[in-house]
Amino acid sequence: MLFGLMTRLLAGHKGAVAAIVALQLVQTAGNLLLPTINAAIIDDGIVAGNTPEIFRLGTVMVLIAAVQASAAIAAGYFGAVVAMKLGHQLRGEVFTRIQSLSSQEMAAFGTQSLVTRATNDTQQIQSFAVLVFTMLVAAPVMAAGGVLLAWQQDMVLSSVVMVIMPILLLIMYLIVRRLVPLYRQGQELLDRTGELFREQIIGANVIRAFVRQGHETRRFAKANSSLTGNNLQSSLLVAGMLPLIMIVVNLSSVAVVWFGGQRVYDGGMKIGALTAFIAYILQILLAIMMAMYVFMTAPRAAACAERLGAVLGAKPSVQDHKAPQETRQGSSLEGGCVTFRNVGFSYPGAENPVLEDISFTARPGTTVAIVGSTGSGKSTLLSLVPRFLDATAGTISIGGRNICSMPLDLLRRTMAVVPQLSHLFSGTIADNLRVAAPEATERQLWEALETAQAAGFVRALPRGMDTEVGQGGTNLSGGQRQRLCIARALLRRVPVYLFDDSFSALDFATEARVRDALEIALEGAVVIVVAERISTAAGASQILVLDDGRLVAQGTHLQLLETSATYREIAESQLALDDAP
Ligand SMILES: Nc1ncnc2c1ncn2[C@@H]1O[C@H](COP(=O)(O)OP(=O)(O)OP(=O)(O)O)[C@@H](O)[C@H]1O
Repeated sequence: MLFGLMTRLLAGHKGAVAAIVALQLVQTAGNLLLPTINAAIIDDGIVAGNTPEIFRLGTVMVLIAAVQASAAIAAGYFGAVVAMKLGHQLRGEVFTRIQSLSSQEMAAFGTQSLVTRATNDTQQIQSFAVLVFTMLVAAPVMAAGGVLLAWQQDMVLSSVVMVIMPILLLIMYLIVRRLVPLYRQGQELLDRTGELFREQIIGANVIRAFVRQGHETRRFAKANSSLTGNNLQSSLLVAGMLPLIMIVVNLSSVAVVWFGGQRVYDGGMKIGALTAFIAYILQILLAIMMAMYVFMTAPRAAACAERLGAVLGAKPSVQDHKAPQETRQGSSLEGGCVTFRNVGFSYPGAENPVLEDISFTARPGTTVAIVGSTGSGKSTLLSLVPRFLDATAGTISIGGRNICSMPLDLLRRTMAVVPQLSHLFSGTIADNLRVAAPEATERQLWEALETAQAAGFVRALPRGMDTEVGQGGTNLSGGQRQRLCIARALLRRVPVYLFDDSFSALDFATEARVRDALEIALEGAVVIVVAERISTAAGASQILVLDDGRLVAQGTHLQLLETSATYREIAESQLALDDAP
């Protein structure tokens, strides 16, 4: 997975990668040449008493060192640039994929896991790329070149290399094998800890209200300890590796000096060759350590690549039927009806459908209200219209056209949605309103606010429309947030408006004023409203009564009071509540 991901991401940077490889080869060749020249200075210059040769070879060494240093700096620079671009591209791809997922797939991954994958996991891949560019070509070339040149200096002494290489490779294999599952588990534990943080920050007041701080602290401590334990295990493995390698390196240096000294003493080897040999042994060991470092980091990057692969490979359940030439023709559906024909919906893996056999037509210039008990499927029904979810049975059409055959852009441009949870973004009130219509003038913004009965409180704010809204709109009341969301939707002049229980935080008088204003503002459009209160639904041209996912009755308020026991029950329970002292 990691290899596949890296090769795919690097496909667009072939030139830069080739330059990095070439520069690393130059750098490594310089490293390998220097000990041989150094040996020649000792044997042919110092031992032979030839001063001009010392100057000549010394100059060559300085030149090689300068080229080698320049190549190393350039390779490091290009490596960092390509790795950063790779991280940038990967984050962009993950972001785009997450945008295309429906709420079902997002729920399956979990919000926090998606955040960790898009940030921490991509960062791990980016860091791994830096390492690869710095070491992956240099290490094998240095090791292979070192072995060859050491062999060339003294064949007998090279047997030391043959003994230490397999030992080092075995140590590397044993450590990496243990690290892979530890790193994978580590990323999952990081998700879990992040999720707990998120829950406890968002639900801080609930935790305080129910005096659950002790319980939550223990819950967090448990997750924190698991993460620490996991990180400690992997860190200990990595930390333990270095002394192990140093033992092998020091023992092999001692063996080389011991046996090499004997060979120099016996006249089988020159003193310069022995110094070169020691330098090559150290280079071989350095190369192996570099490779080990890459292989130790690889398991974590592999675990991250697997997690990113799962996101990038996730098939959005809502597929877009792209037809670019159509995407700007949102108004072509103006005046069309929204029609449900035998529509059903089931969540994947659920035993029973949430909606079954729903048929109705919402005509332009009319309001359709959907009522029903909690969990009867009202929000699910509404989310089928903009295709936040796709119906699993039947068809939905707008203006006679099946919504599944329309490009999503075109479909969603035909409607404005006020969601059940009033979501606002960080930025000013004006910024939030312009989410719906970026080109809207100040006058249009105030008109929308007036209709949503929000102009009064916005005007009363010290900075008016330029007031900063905290993320999620936390510095506003529930009713204020809800009215801003209504105003936002009104800024779009579209044929279809969907309100998902969008008046629940308003008092009766404000709701009545909003409804009256909407009636004028949305004249001629199809309006579908999920209503918890009978008062919200009573004025609608058509009321749909849902019970356990089935459409059990439809008609006007007066008709339903006569014909539908379910509707009467809901109406009577609310009237009883309203009359209660
Ligand atoms: N992601 C999901 N996976 C599985 N089941 C779900 C999911 N979301 C909702 N449901 C189920 O679908 C049913 C209908 O939910 P829905 O939110 O449409 O009801 P509702 O009538 O709008 O309720 P309310 O009035 O409380 O908002 C519920 O029984 C709920 O448990």
